[in-house]
Amino acid sequence: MTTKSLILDGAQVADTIKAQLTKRIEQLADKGVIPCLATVIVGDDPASETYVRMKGNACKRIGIVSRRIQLAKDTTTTQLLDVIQQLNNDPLVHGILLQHPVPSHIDERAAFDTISIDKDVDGVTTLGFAQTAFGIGAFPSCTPAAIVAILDAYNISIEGKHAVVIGRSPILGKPVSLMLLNRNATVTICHSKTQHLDQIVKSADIVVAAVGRPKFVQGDWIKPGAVVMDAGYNKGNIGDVDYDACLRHASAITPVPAGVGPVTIAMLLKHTVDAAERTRIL
Ligand SMILES: NC(=O)C1=CN([C@@H]2O[C@H](COP(=O)(O)OP(=O)(O)OC[C@H]3O[C@@H](n4cnc5c(N)ncnc54)[C@H](OP(=O)(O)O)[C@@H]3O)[C@@H](O)[C@H]2O)C=CC1
Ligand SMILES: Nc1nc(=O)c2c([nH]1)NC[C@@H]1CN(c3ccc(C(=O)N[C@@H](CCC(=O)O)C(=O)O)cc3)C=[N+]21
Repeated sequence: MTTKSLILDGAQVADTIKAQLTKRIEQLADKGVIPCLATVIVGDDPASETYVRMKGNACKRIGIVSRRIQLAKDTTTTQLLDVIQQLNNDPLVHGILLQHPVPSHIDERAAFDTISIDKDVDGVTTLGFAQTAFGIGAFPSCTPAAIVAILDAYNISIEGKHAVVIGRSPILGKPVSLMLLNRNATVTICHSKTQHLDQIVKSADIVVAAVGRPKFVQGDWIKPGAVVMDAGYNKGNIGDVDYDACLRHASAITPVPAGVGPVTIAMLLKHTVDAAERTRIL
């Protein structure tokens, strides 16, 4: 069956979010505050380099200061925690993003949890995650927030829908599942031990692919009319969804590139501006 499907334009959603930030950044400037995002990157993984550069450029274009802290790949957990603590104590820094993944000898959870909750613009701390789970406070992780923002931008209703999330990572699969649950979806979370994945996905009204495997989600897994959100970002700019095949069944789908990715960055900028507005005592 072939249905005409809507391409969810993440670049456009990102532009709308960023346009709304420009005014707020000007108002902060009038008060002498320039929002500042510190990005910490450990090691020299070329993919991480690219993401961090894209984030830095996006900040610059909109008037957010981006401070990049590059640490050697043999940095110890203690050294990393010290760097994060210094950023916590720096009043000029409003948001801290520790680029995932860090080298395996580092205790990533300890590093994430050192980030002050007020500066946790990527929802990576245990407390930030718990707040996301409860649907209160703080900043949810940027990619989950982006997925929900795209659905909202296109008025795609979440309530009562069966959302199937493939992936349960701490900054993507798990938080997006909880956010969809908080929006009254019925949520099924799948992972590498899930059986009959194709059949479960076939029952989804909304599919979120967060697997980290190129073209993993097959066209014939998609129920006609389902909405497909592809969070994947694999080498060569390839999503976790077999786009051409899924396009034939879905009512709406995010492409890669120009789908979830640009909105993730827009959410990061938004959270940084939110944090800058909150920390200022007027
Ligand atoms: N656009 C953006 O802003 C972002 C994109 N990404 C992209 O999203 C994708 C996922 O990232 P991330 O969550 O960090 O990845 P992780 O590798 O941390 O998690 C992958 C998840 O997929 C599950 N999985 C792996 N293989 C299978 C399988 N065969 N069947 C079912 N489930 C499976 C794993 O299950 P298990 O838990 O059992 O191991 C795990 O829960 C990647 O492509 C990444 O590049 C990530 C962050 C931001
Ligand atoms: N703590 C943490 N938070 C993250 O959010 C995080 C992370 N670690 N580690 C790595 C992944 C990856 N990620 C992307 C963000 C934007 C694009 C993006 O903008 N992509 C463009 C492509 C731009 C291009 O390559 O030309 C697009 O999809 O159109 C992609 C990937 C965030 N991540």
